[in-house]
Amino acid sequence: MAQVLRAAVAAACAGGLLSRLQAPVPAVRASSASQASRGVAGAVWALGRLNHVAIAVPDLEKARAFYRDVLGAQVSEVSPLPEHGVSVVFVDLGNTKMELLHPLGSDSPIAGFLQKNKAGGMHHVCIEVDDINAAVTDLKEKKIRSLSDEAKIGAHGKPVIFLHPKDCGGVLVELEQA
Ligand SMILES: C[C@@H](C(=O)O)C(=O)SCCNC(=O)CCNC(=O)[C@H](O)C(C)(C)COP(=O)(O)OP(=O)(O)OC[C@H]1O[C@@H](n2cnc3c(N)ncnc32)[C@H](O)[C@@H]1OP(=O)(O)O
Repeated sequence: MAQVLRAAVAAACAGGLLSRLQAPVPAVRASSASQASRGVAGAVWALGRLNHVAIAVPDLEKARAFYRDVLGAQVSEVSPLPEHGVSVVFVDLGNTKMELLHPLGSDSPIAGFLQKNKAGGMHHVCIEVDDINAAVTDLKEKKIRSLSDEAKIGAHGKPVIFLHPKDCGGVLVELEQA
């Protein structure tokens, strides 16, 4: 896919088509895919789709009711995930999801965030990757800190790992095995 995009962009650039059409989206996509595929030796991986955007909320039932009753979205039941220290509700948006997060237990990783942001707010983005182990190995080499030694099973039953927000432009990034 990345090769096809790169070839299309190269052909368009050669003919001056890209600048005439002012179509930056394919160029950006090709650039991020090719960056990922240039990982260290043995660590070839690529980003996939946006899986979800997570919002930390002080009142999970109230937030769930807002998305369901006011915005008319399809929402899941509340799922407690004790191994992650959160309860979650997924809001289905068709092309992606929102994940409403509320602390669970006395040692929740989102407790500090909600103390600082009492009304709640955007907590992390989750992007799929085609090979999470290759991604983790490659990112370690690039000095991007992971927040656990290895991937854990996330809300969708697939391996996930979080990257430190200070190494990702101030955004907490979750990678999920596609
Ligand atoms: C179920 C699963 C799934 O979807 O599959 C989930 O969602 S689990 C979702 C919950 N699990 C996780 O979030 C796991 C990964 N998260 C963590 O390990 C933690 O939340 C940290 C990201 C390390 C933050 O922990 P904590 O707030 O206790 O530490 P801290 O106050 O020292 O924060 C260190 C610095 O990072 C900033 N910081 C903290 N949380 C942030 C966030 N969500 N986005 C951007 N920056 C953030 C703080 O403001 C602070 O910056 P300053 O130093 O400038 O003030």
